[in-house]
Formats: sequence, C-alpha cells, structure tokens
Amino acid sequence: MSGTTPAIIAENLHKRYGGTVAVDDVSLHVEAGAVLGVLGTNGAGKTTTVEMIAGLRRPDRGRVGVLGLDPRRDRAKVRQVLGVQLQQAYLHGALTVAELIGLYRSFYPAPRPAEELLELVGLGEQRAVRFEKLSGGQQQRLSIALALAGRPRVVILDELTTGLDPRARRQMWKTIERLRDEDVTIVLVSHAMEEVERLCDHVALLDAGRVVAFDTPAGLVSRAGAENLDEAFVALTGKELEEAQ
Ligand SMILES: Nc1ncnc2c1ncn2[C@@H]1O[C@H](COP(=O)(O)OP(=O)(O)OP(=O)(O)O)[C@@H](O)[C@H]1O
Repeated sequence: MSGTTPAIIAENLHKRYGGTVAVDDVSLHVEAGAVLGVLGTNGAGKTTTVEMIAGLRRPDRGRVGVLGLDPRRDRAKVRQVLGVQLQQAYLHGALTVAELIGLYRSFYPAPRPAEELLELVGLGEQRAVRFEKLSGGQQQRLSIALALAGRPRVVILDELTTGLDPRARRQMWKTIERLRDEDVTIVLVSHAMEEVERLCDHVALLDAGRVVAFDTPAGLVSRAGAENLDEAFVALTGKELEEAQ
C-alpha cells in the first residue's frame, strides 16, 4: 500500500431520479491500494454511487476525483487508469471472447496479455465462443476481464460474483487478491458478506442513499456488538440483507 493518498475522493454526492433520491450526500475516500466494499440493501444507491465515481452518471451535486482526475471532465485520461465492470454488459453478441478481448486491449498502450486475461477469469476454453453463446456467469467473467484489459490502477466492480457458481466465485476472489497484491485500488459492490470479509479493507454501508457506517469489516462487527458481518448489517440498517445468490 502506498500510504494515505486517496485514489478515489467522492464528496457530498447527490443524485435524484425524478422524485426518488437515490444518493443523498455520500462522501467516500479510498486510499491507493485499498479495497473498499460497498454494501447495502437493494435500492440503497450503490450502483448510482459507483456510476458517479466512474463518470458514467453526472451527480446533481458533489465532486469526484479518481487519481486526481475528474472522471467526467478528464474522460479520456480516466479511461486509461480506471476499469469498470457494471451489472449489465452491453457487448456485441456476434463477437467471440478472443475478439472482444482483442478489441478492448487495442484501446490501451500497454494492455495485459490476452492469455493472462483469459486465465484471470477462467475463460481459456471459451476463447472462440461468441458472446451471445456464453452463459450468464461466463458473460459476467468476460466483462471483468475487459475491465482489467488496460492494467487499470483503479477498478470498480459492481456485483463481482453475483450469480457465479462457487468455483467461479473463488476464482474471482483470487483475481481480486492478485490485483490487491499489485496495489490496484478496488471498489467492490457486493451482497456477499463472506466476500466482503475476505477481500475488503473497509466497508461503506449504504442505506436509503446515505453512508450509515464506514469501517473495517471487523470494526463494523464490533461497533454493532454483533457476532459477524451479517448481524452487523442488520443491526446497523435495521434490514435483512437479501442475499442475491
Ligand atoms: N435510471 C433510473 N431511473 C430512475 N430511478 C432509478 C434509476 N436507477 C436507479 N433508480 C432508483 O434509485 C435508487 C437507487 O438505485 P441503485 O441502483 O443505485 O441502488 P443499488 O443499491 O445499486 O440497488 P441493487 O442492489 O438493487 O442493485 C432506487 O430506488 C432505484 O429504483
């Protein structure tokens, strides 16, 4: 880890969709090389928050900095340092895994080798398969590989392992651990407590568009006087977490 320089700064983010306040004054700092877990019930504002950090959605108010860049104003520069895997991948169905990886690699001056990307997400055997023929879990894994194609220094993963089978899930965890060893800064939206406990240095707990707690996973548990992160979640939000898998 490289000390206390925040790689991501989000300050006082607000976002409203019509009459719905999706994000209500969210501030987050993520240190370079740290892994932040974003937890919350359905509709808590997690995706909207990370989309604003990625520059994919304009905040109504507030400020975002990613490695000192503004993701909307410095779009081209940010694309070179930020990898994003969102919940829905919009990819050309007729292209094969290898073609999509080749396409994404072409966007970057020093991309990760194609073989390494395939290995990171376990899609070596599917390289000649068209995107539209992949299973949902394989499509998801491909979108993670594409997010990593440019050796990003910051990665945003929205529901990394939701819907993946246990083997694929463990493989993704290993991939995150490898990125963490490379000092990549990671924001991980998750519904899986085991994943958050294993991978995340800090957790931001969102509820109804607000950060209701920010701490280490162990800190959240002890602050809530709970036995584990599941219990802490319920104690701090008053809600059960609907396990998405
Ligand atoms: N494009 C949109 N138009 C209108 N309302 C939206 C839109 N996107 C999200 N919302 C609403 O904003 C709120 C926050 O949604 P968001 O997707 O950010 O939550 P989330 O925590 O990521 O939820 P989930 O766990 O279900 O993915 C919800 O009430 C949702 O219905």
